[in-house]
Amino acid sequence: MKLGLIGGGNIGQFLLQSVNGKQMIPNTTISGMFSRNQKTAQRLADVYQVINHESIESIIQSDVEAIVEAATVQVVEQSAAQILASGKDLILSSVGALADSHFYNELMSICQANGTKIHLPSGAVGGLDILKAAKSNGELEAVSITTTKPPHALENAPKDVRAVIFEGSASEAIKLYPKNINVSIILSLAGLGPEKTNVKIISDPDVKKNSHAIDAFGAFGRLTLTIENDPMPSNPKTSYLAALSVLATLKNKDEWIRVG
Ligand SMILES: NC(=O)C1=CN([C@@H]2O[C@H](COP(=O)(O)OP(=O)(O)OC[C@H]3O[C@@H](n4cnc5c(N)ncnc54)[C@H](O)[C@@H]3O)[C@@H](O)[C@H]2O)C=CC1
Ligand SMILES: O=C([O-])CC(=O)C(=O)O
Repeated sequence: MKLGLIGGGNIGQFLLQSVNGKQMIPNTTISGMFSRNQKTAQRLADVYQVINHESIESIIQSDVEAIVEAATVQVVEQSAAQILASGKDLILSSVGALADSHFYNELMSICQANGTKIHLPSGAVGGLDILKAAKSNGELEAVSITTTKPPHALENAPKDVRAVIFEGSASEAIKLYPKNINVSIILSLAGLGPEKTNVKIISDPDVKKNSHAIDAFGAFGRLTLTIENDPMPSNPKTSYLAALSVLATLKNKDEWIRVG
């Protein structure tokens, strides 16, 4: 399968290295890419033998079957509809774009009309299987996430003191921190939705890892899950697990036997 890639940052470079460099997915290559910084994109395209496109429209017109987004929430807002309408599936890293229910429903209608699919990797968290099962008959009651990161991995965080920099709904959190709290939206989509998922973001100068503590309860019982993620060396905002989860989604995209 030929894939297109949008974004040549952390996750994008990890995918180029894994899929093209190490050939980790049989019969699959990233054959075209587009990124905002054309100089970096051309360098990556040369290293990994990928066509460097000068626009998203140009990738859409190419022969790739699916497009992996590893850019920004804004890129998803601007281009997802066009990609899906062109008959290509979409794998999203910036899942925060789907917090807006109107946009979510619009994309779903486009998928239905064109036979296309959106794949949402679990990103830097887990437990989505539990939330989905717990809400399957409407008996999931509450979901919350507390994210703790070092100040340099957050926007506008105090440098020297531990501080709660946000407390509120996932829907508000992603508007204020679109590069930091996509995890709250994937949890929302698996569970109770962005308005009813509670988020706390803590900036802590004494931590080195990005941790996410998830708490949920309902008729099933109680879920408490804490993950301590190693950050990506080139972008501390992003956890390594987020990149791994996109790779796993690509590996499992058309699996015959599905786990979870
Ligand atoms: N779902 C999850 O759990 C997680 C999601 N993310 C999200 O995944 C996305 C990618 O993350 P990283 O690779 O770490 O980010 P990054 O900042 O390292 O790379 C982003 C890339 O997108 C490119 N870009 C920016 N604007 C663009 C535009 N308008 N058109 C084309 N390319 C553009 C940049 O030049 C850069 O190459 C981000 O939105 C991030 O917030 C990150 C971590 C966890
Ligand atoms: O990578 C992480 O730990 C979480 C993150 O940045 C996001 O959800 O946007």
